[in-house]
Amino acid sequence: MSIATINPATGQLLKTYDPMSPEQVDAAIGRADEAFRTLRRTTFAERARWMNAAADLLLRDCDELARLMTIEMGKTFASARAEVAKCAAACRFYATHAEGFLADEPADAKAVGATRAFTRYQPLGAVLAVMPWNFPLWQVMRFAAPALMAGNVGLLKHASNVPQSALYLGELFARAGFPAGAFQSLLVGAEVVERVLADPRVRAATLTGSERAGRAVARIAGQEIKKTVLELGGSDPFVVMPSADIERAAEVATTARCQNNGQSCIAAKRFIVHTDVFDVFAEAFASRMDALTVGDPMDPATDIGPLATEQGRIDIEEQVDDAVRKGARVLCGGQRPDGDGWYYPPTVITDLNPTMRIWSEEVFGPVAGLFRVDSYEQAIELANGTNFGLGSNAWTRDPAEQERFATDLDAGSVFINGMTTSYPELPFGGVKNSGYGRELSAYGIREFCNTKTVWMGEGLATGGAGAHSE
Ligand SMILES: O=CCCC(=O)O
Repeated sequence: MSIATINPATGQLLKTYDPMSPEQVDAAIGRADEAFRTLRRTTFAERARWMNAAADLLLRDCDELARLMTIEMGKTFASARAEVAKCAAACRFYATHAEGFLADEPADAKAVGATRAFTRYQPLGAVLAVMPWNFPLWQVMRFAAPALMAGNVGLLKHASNVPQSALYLGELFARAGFPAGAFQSLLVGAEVVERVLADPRVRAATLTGSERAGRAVARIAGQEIKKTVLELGGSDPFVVMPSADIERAAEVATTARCQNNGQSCIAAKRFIVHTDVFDVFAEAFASRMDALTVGDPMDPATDIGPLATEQGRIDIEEQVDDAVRKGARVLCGGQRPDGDGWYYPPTVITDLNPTMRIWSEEVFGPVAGLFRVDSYEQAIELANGTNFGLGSNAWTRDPAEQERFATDLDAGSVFINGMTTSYPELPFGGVKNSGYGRELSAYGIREFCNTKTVWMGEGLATGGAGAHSE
């Protein structure tokens, strides 16, 4: 795909970019390496000041930036503004907490025959971030804020359909005061990733994206013996049990499936409902989905804008058509509208079986698969019967059942009676083919650190374990 902004609401090509030359990429890696030498010697207080300045800039640029995201990938302007605010909050979170998360951790010195022993977290260097278009700012920020606060530097290979968002991010941190080169955007195609990752000045990689892209990056990184964090797809279950507040569950189900025009890795995608409440939930859910307003993402009255790419709409259309051909029943939606733009209506589809693609594939659009089960055991079997394991959701007012779901759902997160969401305060990531490693919280900032063991014997200088600058 060429590097270009195409407005998904109209299909109109707005701007194209030439990819960077190999020499330009090499120079960018050189600048990153140089910036790392400076940044790793700065104090947490200096980095925190710059990170807070980045948050201020984001909020100052909020409307312009939100408009850019809407034009590049079709999310509603309101949700784009919320994304900017979430990014600013993440910057402030790591500005406040990085030093504590990375403080030296004293160990039992006596037990290991030392006079002093502790763990010290130190930055690794330049990290390549391969990021997707669905949250053009947030996906990048949840890597960049902890990475820079730890003293690492970043090279961003963003999705080819959000180049203007990428360019904004490539300038943000230098504008905020970080050393030039500490965070740069590489406008390149996917074929350049291998060369960047093979460069000895690049120490690790993080990728959010498809399973296919994750496998490719993990393969190269494995060859190069470089650390990776992978956050790949999801087909999150949303289980509704008889004791649940059905109205509330149906309301959250609608938001959970349709957030970001249905294009979120942690969107609820498979709605697994106990037979005792199936009909009442199905009715409440389908009527809410049907009532959503699809249209111009800049219009405040719009709930759902277009899908980000033409291919994205073709993909979900094919998944729905395949299921219908094999006997599935559409409760609402299911047909693309006429006219410009890559719109697809909120759709609920049931009577599914394992021969249908929708049964096992991730559906990256506002299409909900509805499944009927007879028991808790069946619900768990179906919920876990996927290669994915990112988020999960269960609705029940039975405390014993809540505990069981928390243990039995095979996923990186379990949300009971509330919507699966990412928070800077909580670790985020998956199991199985949804990836490995964690972003956010203390776990996220430590992923790209050398967890160094320090053992000291005789001749100990005075002073204990504590804060350090890298
Ligand atoms: O697409 C996955 C990320 C979703 C989120 O962090 O809210």
